[in-house]
Amino acid sequence: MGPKLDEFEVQSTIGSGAHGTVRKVRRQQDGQILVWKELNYGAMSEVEKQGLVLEVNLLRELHHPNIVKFLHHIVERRSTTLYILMEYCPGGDLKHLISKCRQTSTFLEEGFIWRVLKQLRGGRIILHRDIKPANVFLDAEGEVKLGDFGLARTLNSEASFATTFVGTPYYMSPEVIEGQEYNEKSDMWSLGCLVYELCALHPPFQATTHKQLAAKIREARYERIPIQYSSALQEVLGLLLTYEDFLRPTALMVLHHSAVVAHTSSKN
Ligand SMILES: CNC(=O)c1c(C)[nH]c(/C=C2\C(=O)Nc3ccc(Cl)cc32)c1C
Repeated sequence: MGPKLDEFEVQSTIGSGAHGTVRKVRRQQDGQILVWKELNYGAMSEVEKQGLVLEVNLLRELHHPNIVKFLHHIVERRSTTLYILMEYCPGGDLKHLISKCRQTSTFLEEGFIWRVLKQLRGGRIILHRDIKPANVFLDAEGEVKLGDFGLARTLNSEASFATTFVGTPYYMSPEVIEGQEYNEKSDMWSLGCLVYELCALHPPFQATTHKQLAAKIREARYERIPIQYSSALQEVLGLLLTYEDFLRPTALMVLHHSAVVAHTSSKN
């Protein structure tokens, strides 16, 4: 028998976005701190609801040290709300970390950036499709965790169309812009954009309109990362931000790249 809503006490709202609200909650039985993500399925068709059930079942089976742990789900039919209970990551998300660096004019340690690159290296069991700083979290040990898996696909329905395509697609890969199928190498491009932004504190491709952004991504030309970062890091970024998806490295190639091996320890 799964947990009930009244076994939890909401402590605060820690995030809200296109795909629902994230709240920090305390399990009253043992005081454990978790988060739950609230998704309203009221406007979904039966097919979309079945898709959501499949995605939740997939999340339940997804066990990886660098993916936020899915713990339980609770359905509240009265308010047509699905609650997804997941592990709490006290380090917060990389979006807030980057904005804090910008506000204090500080840069992130290169060693931390190599660890993010190694721990995330995309292209895993399933495609994430939405690798961005707001979807990457740090746990109590500073381990990197990818969150918000997959549900984006189900929520790409008309019911939530208006809320799905929010924000500027800074990390969209050239092949996706050209209307080709999203694939593992598209995640590797997004990973390159994320690592670049950790270095430069802004994305590699920026523009004021989607049209101009698409043109810059198609050009695939970007400034070198700040000079205090090594040429080895710049070189790995160059591989990830390669225009042709078939020329980009796979996740495994990144993991075994000599620079990644040299700059990270076997533990992380
Ligand atoms: C400023 N950010 C925060 O305070 C923050 C903290 C401490 N944790 C989070 C978010 C999550 C968190 O702690 N665990 C999560 C699991 C899945 C998802 Cl989609 C989000 C989270 C956030 C946004």
